Amino acid sequence: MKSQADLPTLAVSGLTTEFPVAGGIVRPVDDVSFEVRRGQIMGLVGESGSGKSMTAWSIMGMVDAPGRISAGSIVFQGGDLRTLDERALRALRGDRIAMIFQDPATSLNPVLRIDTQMIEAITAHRPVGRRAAREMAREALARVGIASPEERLLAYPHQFSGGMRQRVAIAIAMLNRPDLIICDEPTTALDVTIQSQILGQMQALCREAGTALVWITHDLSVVAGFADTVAVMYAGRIVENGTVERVLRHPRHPYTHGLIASAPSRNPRGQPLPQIPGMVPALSALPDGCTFRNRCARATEVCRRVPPLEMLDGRQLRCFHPVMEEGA
Ligand SMILES: Nc1ncnc2c1ncn2[C@@H]1O[C@H](COP(=O)(O)OP(=O)(O)OP(=O)(O)O)[C@@H](O)[C@H]1O
Repeated sequence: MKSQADLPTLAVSGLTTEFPVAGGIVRPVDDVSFEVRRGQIMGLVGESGSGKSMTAWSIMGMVDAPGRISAGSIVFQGGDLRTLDERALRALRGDRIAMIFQDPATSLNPVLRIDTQMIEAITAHRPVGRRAAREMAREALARVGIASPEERLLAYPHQFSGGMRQRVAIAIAMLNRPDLIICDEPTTALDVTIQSQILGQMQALCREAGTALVWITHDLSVVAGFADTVAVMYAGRIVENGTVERVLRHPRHPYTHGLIASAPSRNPRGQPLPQIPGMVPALSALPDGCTFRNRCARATEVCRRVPPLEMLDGRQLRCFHPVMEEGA
């Protein structure tokens, strides 16, 4: 029998989220499965529109109607989040599960001072006095590189720059040493030095506190330097998933291969990737079968069927024609 310690912190299986659109439905998240374990960092990568954010919102139970999760399970520490009511979910969010959004305004209350928000976030979940909570808040701001944290605690969110607000949001997410943090491109607005400082902080938190981290990004260089595993997403589906070492050194999916060859960190967002012809198609205009097939030089008739996510060469892969050349 498996003990609690052997269980992944988060096991997502067959997750599918759909939205009604004129003439049918679209699935921004389509049969997505992955696991993240204690202390592990998973990078979730893909071009803009591939469904990374929607995967995060789905896990957090924050898909707005008329969107809905139509299939799958989201097992957090052994229990399926889909079976919890809104109240139970809310209790987990902000305590054992934290999310850092692309837009820090989503996480911060504009009418409350930073100290009020941080002290509340601490005292709501543990028996700590206000004075001790304030000291923890001050330390948390200092850890994300905010100068004069004592003074900054007295400020309101609008008195910070966008990048500073993002750092405050990250500090708040880390306050209660949660079991799971999902970050949606939180550092793209920050300069490179601050970004690597924050990445280092988050990595240390994961290792020390056993926090599992899902890091959503379009930047493969961040994943390469910082994550343990990487799941590559394309048009709602995970196409390749394994250790950073295997997937980034020896990509087997033609999409991963193209993504690495075109070094997206050097390309502006939303621009076509030089190594991959075309752009991610609109969800309402996806080809049937493998959704990458009309951009893929290796596609054949068989790709009109949906490739299953199967183990190949030590990683999960969804492709009928993997790139197998060594050193590729
Ligand atoms: N309310 C909605 N109705 C229909 N489709 C939607 C809705 N919200 C999002 N989508 C679609 O879901 C897809 C996935 O979007 P998502 O924001 O998850 O992608 P992403 O990979 O996070 O991109 P980015 O890096 O730009 O944030 C997009 O094609 C988007 O148009």
